[in-house]
Amino acid sequence: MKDWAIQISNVTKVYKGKKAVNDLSLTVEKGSVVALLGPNGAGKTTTVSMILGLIQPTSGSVKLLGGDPKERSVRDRIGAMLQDVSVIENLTVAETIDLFRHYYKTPLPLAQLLQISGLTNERSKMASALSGGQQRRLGFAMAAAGDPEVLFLDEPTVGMDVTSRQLFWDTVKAMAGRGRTIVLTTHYLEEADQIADRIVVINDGRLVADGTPSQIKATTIGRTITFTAGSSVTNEVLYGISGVTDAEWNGRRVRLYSSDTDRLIAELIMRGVEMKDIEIQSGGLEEAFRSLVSSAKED
Ligand SMILES: Nc1ncnc2c1ncn2[C@@H]1O[C@H](COP(=O)(O)OP(=O)(O)OP(=O)(O)O)[C@@H](O)[C@H]1O
Repeated sequence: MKDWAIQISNVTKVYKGKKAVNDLSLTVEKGSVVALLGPNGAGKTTTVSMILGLIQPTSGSVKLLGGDPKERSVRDRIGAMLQDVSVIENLTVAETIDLFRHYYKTPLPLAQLLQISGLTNERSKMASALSGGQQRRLGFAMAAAGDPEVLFLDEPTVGMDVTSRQLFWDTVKAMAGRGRTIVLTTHYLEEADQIADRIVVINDGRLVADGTPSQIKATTIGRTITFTAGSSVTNEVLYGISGVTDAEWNGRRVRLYSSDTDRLIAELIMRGVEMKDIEIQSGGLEEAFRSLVSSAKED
């Protein structure tokens, strides 16, 4: 039997008659790094808040580490970095982290928490005097204080500069390497691709795709072949070729869309389609994500 960190089944959350999360079922195996990916308002934060027991689902069930997320025995084993980090007035960075360390039985050492959050030089600063990005990093140190088995990161890198981001992801990867389960939310497929071993795409409160980053990319990245068409090439000819999903003309220059450009190019050559100056492009990740989310909307 698999060892589950998270099991949610048929979870729905209704706010003022609107479904923020709509019949979502999801299981997360211990030790995996899962990215919940989706646009603004997709339902990612609501999902995480339900898993954490911070809000109650309208219907459906949630299990965290096999138990009720509100139980102390479960809470002791999890850490969460939520979107709004609220700092306690009149405490320094080190004092704030220490306060959180004392909550747990086997906390990480203070020096290590300062180091992994990149706040060693800020340790004596008032927490309320930190910049937005630094406060996010403090939020991370607070979430990691108890060396949690499951770590939730809700849009963790917002406001972080490139260097902080890199340190942050390196730290998260190291935690994952020690068998920790990581659940993060992001708007960016690229970010999810770099860090996660599984991507769950959520849109309009529903799960629209679930797989490894390469599976998600393979099914969503649109590829195109562009060439200058000879006079015998018409729209009818092109649409008659299997694998062509769309053809866009610009003078005699034509762009063909296909999920398998390797096969299509072979087919075009085999059929003797007159082509000059051939280019093959693969769409970017963000473009792929947009198409995934918009096609889910059309459905
Ligand atoms: N407390 C609330 N009361 C009413 N509606 C809410 C509440 N919280 C969330 N919603 C609505 O539920 C939907 C999902 O919101 P949620 O914050 O979960 O999305 P998200 O994917 O986390 O978005 P973002 O990326 O912007 O954080 C949105 O339409 C939002 O307006």
